[in-house]
Amino acid sequence: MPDSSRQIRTAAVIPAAGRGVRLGPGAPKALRTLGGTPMLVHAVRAMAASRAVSLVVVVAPPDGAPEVRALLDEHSFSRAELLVVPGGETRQESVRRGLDALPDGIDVVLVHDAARPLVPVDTVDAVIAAVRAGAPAVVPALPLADTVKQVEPRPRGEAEPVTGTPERALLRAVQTPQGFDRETLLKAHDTVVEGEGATDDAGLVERLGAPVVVVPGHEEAFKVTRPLDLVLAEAVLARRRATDGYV
Ligand SMILES: Nc1ccn([C@@H]2O[C@H](COP(=O)(O)OP(=O)(O)OP(=O)(O)O)[C@@H](O)[C@H]2O)c(=O)n1
Ligand SMILES: C[C@](O)(CO)[C@H](O)COP(=O)(O)O
Repeated sequence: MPDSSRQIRTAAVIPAAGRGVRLGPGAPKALRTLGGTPMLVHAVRAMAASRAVSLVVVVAPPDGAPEVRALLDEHSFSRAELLVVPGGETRQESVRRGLDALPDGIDVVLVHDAARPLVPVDTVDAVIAAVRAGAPAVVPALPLADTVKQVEPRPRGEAEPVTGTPERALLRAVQTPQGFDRETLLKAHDTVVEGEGATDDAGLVERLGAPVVVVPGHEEAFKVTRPLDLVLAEAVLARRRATDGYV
């Protein structure tokens, strides 16, 4: 019989090993600053802000783990314990390395992009609550504002023929943190081969045939991908600092 008195423990894995090519030249994206503080520090704070998160595993650029550890040691993150491990060539590989570092006793795993530094704690908690309620995989997502076209890809600069218009009401733009029952996520990473087109962890779980559910995301959980995203992130942060006492 399962021991219902046992505490469910939640860890967050933060892949932060990407270069940030689309953001332009500079330091690895996670280490670039937002309001004077590295994006990664904001992302770790966002996870540690949830009372449910007891461990944060940061996946650093492959040759930068000691520097990232030193950087994080300069900041405080409430109660959460911190681990830093080196990442890999792809996001999937980096997440895998984070999962490998999880200790026994963790039942729920969040995977959160360092590139989404401003996700509100309510969104984090909603994802955790849905996993704890029994969903093996949970993604926060928003309806789309733009109409989406499917095209036949052509080389850059050439007009691309439209092959369809998916029904927008059925589409969602997916964010992080994505939350998982630990065993389900490990099985997905063990089973799905890199390069099979999954651009997020929930996509790996879908390939297992396991159910994935969506909960409401948040506009401020957007990903800093291109230079304009950084302008928006600075504005959101400045507003929070002025109104909420955010650091
Ligand atoms: N080898 C990689 C590639 C990406 N990531 C992480 O995955 C998250 C989402 O990726 P994305 O925004 O695409 O970041 P980059 O890969 O850095 O961006 P780009 O594709 O523009 O280089 C980021 O926090 C990034 O650091 C990672 O840990 N390891
Ligand atoms: C995981 C993700 O942020 C969900 O939207 C996204 O799929 C990452 O994609 P990227 O191409 O690595 O930015």
